[in-house]
Amino acid sequence: MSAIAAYYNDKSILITGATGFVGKVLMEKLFRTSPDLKVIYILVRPKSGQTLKQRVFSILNSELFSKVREIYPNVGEKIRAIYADLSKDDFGISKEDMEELLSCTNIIFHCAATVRFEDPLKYAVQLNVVATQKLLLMASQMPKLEAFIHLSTAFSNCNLKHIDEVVYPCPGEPKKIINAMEWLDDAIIKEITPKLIGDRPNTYIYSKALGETVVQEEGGKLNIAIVRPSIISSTWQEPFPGWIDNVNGPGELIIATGKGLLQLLTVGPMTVVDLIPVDTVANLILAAGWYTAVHRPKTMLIYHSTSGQLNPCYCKKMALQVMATLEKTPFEKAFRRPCTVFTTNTIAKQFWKAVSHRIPAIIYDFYLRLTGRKPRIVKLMNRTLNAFSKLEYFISQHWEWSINNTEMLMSQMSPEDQRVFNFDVRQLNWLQYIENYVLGLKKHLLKEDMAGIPEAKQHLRRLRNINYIFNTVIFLIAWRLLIARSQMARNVWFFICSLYNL
Ligand SMILES: CCCCCCCCCCCCCCCCCCCCCCCC(=O)SCCNC(=O)CCNC(=O)[C@H](O)C(C)(C)COP(=O)(O)OP(=O)(O)OC[C@H]1O[C@@H](n2cnc3c(N)ncnc32)[C@H](O)[C@@H]1OP(=O)(O)O
Ligand SMILES: NC(=O)C1=CN([C@@H]2O[C@H](COP(=O)(O)OP(=O)(O)OC[C@H]3O[C@@H](n4cnc5c(N)ncnc54)[C@H](OP(=O)(O)O)[C@@H]3O)[C@@H](O)[C@H]2O)C=CC1
Repeated sequence: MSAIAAYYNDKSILITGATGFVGKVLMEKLFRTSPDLKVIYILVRPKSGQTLKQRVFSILNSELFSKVREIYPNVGEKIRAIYADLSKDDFGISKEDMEELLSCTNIIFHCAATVRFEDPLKYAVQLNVVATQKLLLMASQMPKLEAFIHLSTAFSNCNLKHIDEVVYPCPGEPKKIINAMEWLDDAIIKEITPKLIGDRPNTYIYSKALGETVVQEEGGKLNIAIVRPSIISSTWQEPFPGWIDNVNGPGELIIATGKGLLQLLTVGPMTVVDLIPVDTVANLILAAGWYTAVHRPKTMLIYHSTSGQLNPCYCKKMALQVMATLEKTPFEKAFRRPCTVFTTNTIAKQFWKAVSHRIPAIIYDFYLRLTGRKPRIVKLMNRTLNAFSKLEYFISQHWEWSINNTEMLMSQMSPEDQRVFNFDVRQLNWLQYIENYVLGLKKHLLKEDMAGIPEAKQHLRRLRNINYIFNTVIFLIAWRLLIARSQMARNVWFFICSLYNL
């Protein structure tokens, strides 16, 4: 049997961010591989009108948990959802719940965070730094705690080109920053944010870097490890290929491409996009939890969960595979036919943004207005281009992450553990993976039925014909204007006509 799976049996595990992308996959894997675990405590807040119970119910009844439900129909009995809002003092956890957590927890997986790039700094610090600090304090009062695994991001030090498995100094001491966020006025914080974050691209990355410093400085005698994933994407293998339920990261760009909103990719041919499948991240987190608890390394280890060093995914190759998959299985109700221009030239980029993005959106909204419908494409286009400009940073540069600890961890695992908790990305076939990723976005996120593919293809054919007609009309108008104004154009026209005896 797998030693890692056996380790988690009979354990009480606390997960923050269990309702998020990574948290759900982590929980699913734990239930599938260690069905005899004692309990999983999850810190949840009510959201979108759903109570805690309803949120847990919808997760357990989702497709992601279909395998778990088969082997373990009463899985709900092993989840203890505890009300907690990590942005509040004491997280708002009741006294009884806190006592139970403190006395029973064996392992903590801290996945919760705000992952929006440009949240106000005060909120990003509150959630990604202060909440981490409070959780560490809670952890220090847990007599049975064996390991604390903190989820950070491989980009927390993206101001460097080569990133080692260490916590780097961050501009601003966390304590001072936390203090300043408490008493400074929101308007002043907004003004000084660019100065504070320095050469990090946004408040998210900066707050995650500060969070790491807090973990290092305030972890005390706890057994801690930090896992730093790069760009987390859909599942590779488990529980099935292509599962994804959010638009973060590349998902949004792929959807925008499939819907014909985005027709531009500003990358060089050899740019590497450091994707890492979410099930691989979950496996590494669980393996790190086991190693930290059982082997108790003397220093806090940092594990990079990245792909670029071992099996790089080239952006252009990926984009072509996205297009090939969209050709076979198009998304429904596209605004335009999917197509992409690759350019790294700034002027060309602006030109294509105007000509093949903004102008068609304005024309389409005009048409919607004329036909008595609500215009919406310009708004959608602006949102897409805005998101694209924020994500572009992460595909326009190259980073190298050391993976010594990750490789060491793999070498410490038995062949059975390496199979069950596989995070060896060398085995990953990117073309197959990207195809599943696109299909997963269509199925699980857009909720589009495969039966709708013929209609979607028909729709794209109509768009192609409209495009031909539109281009022909524009060409004829331009040509007519040219002939009216230029003798040379008239001569060329007569010459062509004489060739064809017109
Ligand atoms: C042949 C060629 C083929 C071409 C094919 C091309 C295919 C594409 C291939 C692409 C390959 C390259 C992919 C590379 C992608 C790089 C990804 C980089 C990811 C970096 C990872 C860094 C490490 C991390 O830890 S990140 C953690 C993950 N976090 C995120 O990804 C967050 C990203 N999103 C945001 O921060 C924000 O949403 C932002 C900045 C994009 C926009 O913020 P803003 O405040 O302006 O708007 P919002 O209030 O957030 O939203 C307004 C509106 O939009 C809805 N919405 C929110 N988020 C998204 C989203 N991600 N996508 C779509 N829509 C979104 C939101 O609900 C709001 O809707 P309303 O209706 O207005 O309420
Ligand atoms: N996605 C990615 O590409 C990457 C993510 N990471 C890191 O991985 C971790 C998980 O990210 P991911 O799963 O993608 O993020 P999600 O946004 O999907 O999940 C975030 C989780 O945090 C919870 N949370 C946020 N605010 C609060 C709050 N105030 N109180 C209680 N819970 C809260 C959310 O709960 P709720 O459902 O209630 O909102 C949700 O469960 C993060 O630490 C992130 O920094 C690192 C690298 C890349």
